[in-house]
Amino acid sequence: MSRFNPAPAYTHGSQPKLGILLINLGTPDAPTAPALRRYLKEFLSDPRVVEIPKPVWWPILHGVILNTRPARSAKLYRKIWMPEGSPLLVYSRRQADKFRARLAREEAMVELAMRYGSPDIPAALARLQAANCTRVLVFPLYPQYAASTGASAFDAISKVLTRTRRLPELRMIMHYHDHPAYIAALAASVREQWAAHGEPERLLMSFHGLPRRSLDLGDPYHCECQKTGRLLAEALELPPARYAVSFQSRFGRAEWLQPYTVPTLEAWAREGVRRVDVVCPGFAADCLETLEEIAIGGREAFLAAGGERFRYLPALNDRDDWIDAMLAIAREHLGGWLAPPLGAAALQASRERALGMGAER
Ligand SMILES: C=CC1=C(C)c2cc3[nH]c(cc4nc(cc5[nH]c(cc1n2)c(C)c5CCC(=O)O)C(CCC(=O)O)=C4C)c(C)c3C=C
Ligand SMILES: [Fe+2]
Ligand SMILES: [Fe+2]
Repeated sequence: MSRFNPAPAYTHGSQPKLGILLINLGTPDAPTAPALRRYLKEFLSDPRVVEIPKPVWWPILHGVILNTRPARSAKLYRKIWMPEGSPLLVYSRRQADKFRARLAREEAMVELAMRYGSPDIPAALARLQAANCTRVLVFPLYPQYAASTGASAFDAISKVLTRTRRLPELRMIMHYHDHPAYIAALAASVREQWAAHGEPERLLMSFHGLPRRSLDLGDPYHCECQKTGRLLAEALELPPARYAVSFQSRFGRAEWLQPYTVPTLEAWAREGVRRVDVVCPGFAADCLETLEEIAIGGREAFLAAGGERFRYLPALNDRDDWIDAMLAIAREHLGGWLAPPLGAAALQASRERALGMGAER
């Protein structure tokens, strides 16, 4: 038996198509300890996420973490779970649906996959292949590149392709932390909140953290977060004294990127800052890390330290200007790919005309 998947039946006949694969991190299937255990096991076994040698990490993961963290994390997920499911998946689906609808005329097929959990990457790639997507653009929903996110998505795709006979043409977006349309959507989302509720004294821009070591080893993530922060501040005409960039979601005991978000909020409250807003520009969709850690935990910490008004500003989620930005970002990577034969509808119609079949559509 061959170790390669057979070339699918589409090889003869159907139109070649463009596929766009949106990828986000992934989330548990349910806010329960067993579901969290499955999710965390997959997530924390990824060598791109935890870069500790397996003989050292495995006993810690299987002996301690997977026996304690699932129940604790499940409790946190229960605080933010939506009737339709995990916020990360709910918002990512809405994004994908709107993005797909906007691309309908381009005849592109859009699939959503999660790096961990479901819907998974192998199944999404199989659906694209079965639909004869001979060209695939991979679009991770991480504006700032980190090895633990972007490169990990790439690893998961390559793993599937090592078993595939007929490879698609492949392109992958790695970062868009400074894309004008992304920055403009972020700025508009903040300005809308300010128009409705008033401006805070300070704005904290909180990004997911990484181990500090990743910066020393050359991961561009820290610098990309700083640049997003500066561009957003410029777009909002905020002077440096009125904003800061910070890092949240520390995991484990090692030093992570600093300054940390919650201690920054506490320090500001102690300094006498009464009103803060927090925005999380690195999260394209709201999730545990924004809704629980910041909107709930950040608020409690700031108020307990003497602050008076705390606002968490929602992620871009399925805002129309963000969907427009996604389209602009995707299109920049589609150079030459939107021309025929990928203008498939036009081509099919002309074929049908030529064959005297009449186009009913
Ligand atoms: C936005 C980019 C992200 C980076 C970079 C990132 C790195 C990273 N994360 C962990 C550990 C955990 N992260 C967890 C949740 C989580 N992380 C991101 C995004 C990034 N992570 C998101 C969007 C989420 C939320 C998922 C959801 O279901 O809503 C978790 C799980 C939750 C928990 O048990 O606390 C862990 C664990 C590491 C170690 C890391 C880089 C080294
Ligand atoms: Fe994370
Ligand atoms: Fe967290």
